[in-house]
Amino acid sequence: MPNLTTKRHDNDSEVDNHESSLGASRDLLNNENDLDSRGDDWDEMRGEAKVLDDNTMSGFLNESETKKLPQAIIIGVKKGGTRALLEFLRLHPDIRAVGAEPHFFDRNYDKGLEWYRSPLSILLEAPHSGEAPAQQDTNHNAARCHPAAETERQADNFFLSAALRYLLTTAVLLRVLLDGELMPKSSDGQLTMEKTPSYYVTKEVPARIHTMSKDTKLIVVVRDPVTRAISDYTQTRSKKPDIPSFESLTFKNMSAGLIDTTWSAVQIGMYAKHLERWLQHFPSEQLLFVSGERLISDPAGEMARVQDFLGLRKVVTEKHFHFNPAKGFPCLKRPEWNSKPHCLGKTKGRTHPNIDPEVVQKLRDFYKPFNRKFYQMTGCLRHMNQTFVESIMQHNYPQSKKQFEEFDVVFMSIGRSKLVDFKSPETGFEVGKTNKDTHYKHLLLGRPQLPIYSEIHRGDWGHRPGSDDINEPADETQRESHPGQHISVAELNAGSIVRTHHGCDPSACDEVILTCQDLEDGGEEEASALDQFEQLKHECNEGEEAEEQGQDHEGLHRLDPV
Ligand SMILES: Nc1ncnc2c1ncn2[C@@H]1O[C@H](COP(=O)(O)OS(=O)(=O)O)[C@@H](OP(=O)(O)O)[C@H]1O
Repeated sequence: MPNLTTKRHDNDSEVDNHESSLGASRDLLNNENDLDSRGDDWDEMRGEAKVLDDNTMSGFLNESETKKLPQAIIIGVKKGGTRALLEFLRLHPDIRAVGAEPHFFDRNYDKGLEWYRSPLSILLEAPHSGEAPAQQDTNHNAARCHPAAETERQADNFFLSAALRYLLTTAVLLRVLLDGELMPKSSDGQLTMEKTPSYYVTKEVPARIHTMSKDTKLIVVVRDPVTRAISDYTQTRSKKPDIPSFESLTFKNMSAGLIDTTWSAVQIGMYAKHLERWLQHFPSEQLLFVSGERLISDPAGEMARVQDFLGLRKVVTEKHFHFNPAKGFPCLKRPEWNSKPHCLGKTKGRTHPNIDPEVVQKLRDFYKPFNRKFYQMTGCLRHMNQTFVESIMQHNYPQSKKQFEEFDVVFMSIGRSKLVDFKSPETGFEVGKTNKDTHYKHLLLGRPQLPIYSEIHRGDWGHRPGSDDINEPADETQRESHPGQHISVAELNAGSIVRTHHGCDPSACDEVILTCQDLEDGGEEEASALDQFEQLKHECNEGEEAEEQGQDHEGLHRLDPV
């Protein structure tokens, strides 16, 4: 049920976390704004109305619901498209999401989980005892609660005390509402969610979320890191027009071409580095990577993946999206309301400045190994050349070394094949053959330094553990109990990472990340998920001037080296 507020909530990551992001950060240019996080509503294009926020107010309307800690969190990345994703998700009846960015795990952790779940309950309980509420040992809460308790103890006049308490309660209630620090109420079948993009790069956060619940589902919206960095910079510049140029901030030493990896705009895009920390605490299955590009080009497709990951019915579909050419982005429809589409506000989809192409190229080169590592870790092949992907899907493999060299990633599917014709890493490329054509399905090998992705089917031929003969088939029992055995074969031979959707013996393949779908089971979906990075439509939308709407932000932090 829509509420009747015109509340502005979160200014999505307009402010970086300059304390906790990857250790203490140093401000480059006096980032005075750490107030954070009020942000976009879905503005109607002509700005005459706001989309109303069901989630926050409904927390006060339905007594049968309870406040829960989030079971799923959008943890990043800043400027990836996190607001769009959250707003898309909020269309789902089984999702209750905090509109604002709570920044609990990076900035407010010392306030305790109960504050995170329900700051209001703490407030209402505290004054009676005159003690600080459980886990409320911070200055922040002391400032909120102790004066009230003090006042109550000292007041002779009951009414004065009650009035003060009422006023304080109301003030904090308002504050909580405005800050958006309130977990929405949800019923049993509903998922509680929040998004705070700085979590992804804040080193303490994975362990903290794990402590809250090891089952938390984590969603990361990733975007081409160069575009992301420019977006980050654009946001900062919209508030501080006098900041140095993107080009000069990018380099530690411009003439030497040395990229400054302590600049947060650069560092956040080193996705693999940050991911390593998350994988120390969570299995990869609990992380979903959403493509920021596809969230724009195919929001319904990306939402299908997200709903699937969250175990939700596919409620949010094509009919909820309408591409707005003026905005350059998909906007949101509520078909059941027959409403006009609503778009994100003006802080989303700013016009990016033109950046020296040489600098852009240097950054692209800089990110290449990080991207590659990231793809290896996630098993997501979005940067693959689409033609190549299609050719794989049709089993028309590249036939020459030259063709292979054009690709960053080689897909290898062992299927019923064996790796019998692998040549030495130096000789490079061979389209695999097998000594038993009947078993040959498809096999590609690439340069050993390339990540090689593989679909490996339990029950196929593979390496018998302990044997050097890769042609020796594993027997049924071994196949079942050692599903990772094929992986070690591939690694042995190609020195590469492979992936599988099946289980995996961690001792045999500790580098293997199990995330993606089976090509054969979900061929089409997988193929469409393998898009090359797309140029964002809005970047071509030259006519639009970025407008600053008085929102806080920064983005010029220097972060500790990773
Ligand atoms: N539907 C829709 N409408 C508007 N904008 C969209 C949409 N989908 C994705 N995006 C992209 O989201 C980018 C902002 O990312 P975030 O929401 O993660 O930013 S923030 O970190 O919360 O500040 C924002 O980046 P910029 O274009 O650089 O402003 C958009 O490109």
